[in-house]
Amino acid sequence: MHSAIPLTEKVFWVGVNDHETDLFEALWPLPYGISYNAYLIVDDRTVLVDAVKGHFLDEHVNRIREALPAGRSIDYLVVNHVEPDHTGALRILRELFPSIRVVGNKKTLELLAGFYGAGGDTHVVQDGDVLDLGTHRLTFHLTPMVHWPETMMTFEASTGILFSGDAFGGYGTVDRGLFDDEMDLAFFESETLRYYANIIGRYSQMVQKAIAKVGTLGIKILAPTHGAVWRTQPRVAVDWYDRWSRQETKSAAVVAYGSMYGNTQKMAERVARALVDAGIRTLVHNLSHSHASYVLRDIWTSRALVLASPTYNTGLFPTMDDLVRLLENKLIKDRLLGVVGSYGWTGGAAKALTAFAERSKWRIVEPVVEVRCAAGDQDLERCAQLGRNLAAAVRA
Ligand SMILES: Cc1cc2nc3c(=O)[nH]c(=O)nc-3n(C[C@H](O)[C@H](O)[C@H](O)COP(=O)(O)O)c2cc1C
Repeated sequence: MHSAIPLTEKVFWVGVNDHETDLFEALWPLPYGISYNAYLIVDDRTVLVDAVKGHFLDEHVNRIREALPAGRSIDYLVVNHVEPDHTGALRILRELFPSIRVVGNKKTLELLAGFYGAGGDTHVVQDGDVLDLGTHRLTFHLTPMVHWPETMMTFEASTGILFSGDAFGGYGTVDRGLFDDEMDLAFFESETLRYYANIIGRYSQMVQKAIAKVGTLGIKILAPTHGAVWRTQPRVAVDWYDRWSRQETKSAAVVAYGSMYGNTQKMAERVARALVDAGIRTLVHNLSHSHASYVLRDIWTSRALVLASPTYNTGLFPTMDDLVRLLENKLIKDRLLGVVGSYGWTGGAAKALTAFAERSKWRIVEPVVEVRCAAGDQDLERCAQLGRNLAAAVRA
């Protein structure tokens, strides 16, 4: 039940699986749970690399105790990322293992003092610093804003393990298999992309910098703080993150709509049908049913997006308003946008969507279709034309 899992003879996974939290960061659904990965290196000095959320301390400590040789304690805790899902256990860990010295950069230690109070032994590292443990040798690589200012990665030279923090991580517990060769990778790619789009995507430029920095280290095992440990094909995870952080898109479309009484829905469906007829893989989301987490995932890799909204109290329908804010917040770039709006008297939705496209420097594909009350045949034909034009633009 509480088994530590060996990555190598002397390096163990001592993380936990969280099937209890419904919403990660109190925002993003976790239907398949999430893992908080932590690792124990046993050498002349013992090192815990990252910890777990406070609620799971018992399970975490049981695994640590199982992997620690008799009579040994933890000498160092390397904190690659301060976010509380990896440090919530810190205060009690310090009490249980009083010999712990917390290893982090200047910003790490400032944030830890802010969240958990000052105190305890610390060891400050700078970019490129080395910590010798005996056989194992840790090098610290600062990778700021992947995804907080203090984030860093730790490379162990003798095993080629990169402890990468949140980078290369994904949703989904690892009781379905910890290693990439034990997993259903199609399922895991989808949940990793959703994690990327929800959590890391805003920092894509910094991900590119981090990949340039650690990509040449000769990674043999990729050990992030969430999701699979990549021991067979670490390159696959790096390639995923590389493509997603370059915002590489496929010839695909997402149609996202809000609709109270079905009028906007009918128009959105007509655009979607025309896209499909033109051979474009198209995913449709009713924003009253699909959580934005999944909509963002699908938009992240699609070249075209259709946003369809009724006018609601002079502006966008609230779920569409939320989505548009998220798209801006996540700094999603360079998409083709189709705009569909409906209204009863003075309108406003189509104008708000057009303004969003201008702010984001996205290209609007004509026609913008805005209809009063129910769409007639001519209106629906314009929706179909929008779908065909988008398909042509996707292919161009
Ligand atoms: C709560 C509510 C608020 C609305 N506010 C506006 C408005 O401010 N301006 C406007 O032109 N139409 C407004 N409408 C009318 C809708 O935009 C119009 O009925 C639209 O066709 C609804 O699309 P749907 O059937 O897809 O929900 C409102 C409708 C509702 C129910």
